[in-house]
Amino acid sequence: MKALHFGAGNIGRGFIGKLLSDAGIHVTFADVNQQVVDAIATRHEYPVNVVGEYAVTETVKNVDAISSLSDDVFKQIAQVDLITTAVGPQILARIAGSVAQGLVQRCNDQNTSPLNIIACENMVRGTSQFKEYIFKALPENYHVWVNQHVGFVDSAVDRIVPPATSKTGDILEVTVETFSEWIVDKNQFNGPVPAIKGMEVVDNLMAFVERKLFTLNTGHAITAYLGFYFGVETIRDAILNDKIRAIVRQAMEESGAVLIKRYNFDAKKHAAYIDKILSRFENPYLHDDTARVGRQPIRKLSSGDRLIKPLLGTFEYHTANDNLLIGIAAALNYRNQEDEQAIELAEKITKSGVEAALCEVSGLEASVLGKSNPVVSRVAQIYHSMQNKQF
Ligand SMILES: NC(=O)C1=CN([C@@H]2O[C@H](COP(=O)(O)OP(=O)(O)OC[C@H]3O[C@@H](n4cnc5c(N)ncnc54)[C@H](O)[C@@H]3O)[C@@H](O)[C@H]2O)C=CC1
Ligand SMILES: O=P(O)(O)OC[C@H]1O[C@](O)(CO)[C@@H](O)[C@@H]1O
Repeated sequence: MKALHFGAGNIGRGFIGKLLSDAGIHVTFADVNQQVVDAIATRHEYPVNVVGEYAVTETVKNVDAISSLSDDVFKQIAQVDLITTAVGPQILARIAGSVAQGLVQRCNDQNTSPLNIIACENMVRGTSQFKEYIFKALPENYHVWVNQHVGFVDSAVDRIVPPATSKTGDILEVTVETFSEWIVDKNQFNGPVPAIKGMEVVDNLMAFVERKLFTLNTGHAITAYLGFYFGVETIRDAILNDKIRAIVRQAMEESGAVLIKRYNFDAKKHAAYIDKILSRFENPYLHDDTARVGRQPIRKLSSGDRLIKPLLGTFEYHTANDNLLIGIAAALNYRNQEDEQAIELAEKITKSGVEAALCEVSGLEASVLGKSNPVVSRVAQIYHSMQNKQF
């Protein structure tokens, strides 16, 4: 079996590419980073340090790489059995045109063997979104053929892989935690579901996507933003701060109360899931900057993402949300001159005020029944106390 994987970054090399290669699938990476492409194409292998409960360095072998900007991509798409991505949500639209062109070539070559495409991004139904971008770029006379021969499979990906500096200066070396979870939607495959060790197949994907995004990512983001407020550089140091930890735990519990009601999760198992996540944030072998985890705060404050979506759930089920509101205020208080969205958010707040900025980025209503939205006012109050260093 052959796979083409877009994005030879941390998750690409450290998780999805490794897992596919370990399963005996020949993986070709496609990336814009020519240095990384050249290194993989020359060596055909790279080291992965797995650190946590145990530590071991494994070598991923028999891999190849091409530039995602070259025509080689179309040839690959015409031939492979699986296409995966880990490029970041904002890049999917950019690579959709190449994928569409590759599918045109596959159809013209009359390759009718099943192909499946799986976007492995921190998104709710990221592959379905990717499919929309691809279909926009695909000539209409190919739509039926692609729908018939290509599966667009949504997934949830969970493994913490921060950028790590290699002691030997190896640009391909990657350091990952021992935990990993890749869950895919059984009902969306074209042809038989490939048996890949480490790829879990479920028929209720949304429950798993929301469980991961609105627990791990919710807690992670709040840890990052409170870490910034308290002047702490790493996720580990932030989660070891008692005040931050208590807020993060309770925010995950508030989000969890919604998930338990929505998906009928077992409350005890969900509490254990939260405990496990807190211990993963503490991993002493990973150096994970709060700036990486808090990156792009406007995306993270959008209506379907890890902070606002759980809050909307607490409205739906009339459950507590005090700590989620602290997390949202901390996101608004986040400042980073190297993060374009952090700069843009701060500018919005300066220009229109924090309430208006929050409503604009999150879609929350500014007023309810003719009065200021109390939730927005409460977030603004916490935000101002943070700005005055009095939180
Ligand atoms: N790092 C992590 O712990 C986790 C990340 N994710 C998600 O995985 C995705 C990737 O994240 P990371 O691996 O951390 O990012 P990364 O920045 O390490 O890797 C992204 C890769 O995509 C490449 N890329 C950018 N534009 C491209 C293009 N047009 N064509 C081909 N390649 C292109 C970059 O050169 C880079 O190698 C994101 O959606 C992230 O939310 C999900 C779970 C864990
Ligand atoms: O990659 P994003 O969506 O910016 O968010 C960072 C998040 O992704 C992860 O890297 C992996 O889930 C988490 O560590 C973190 O919560």
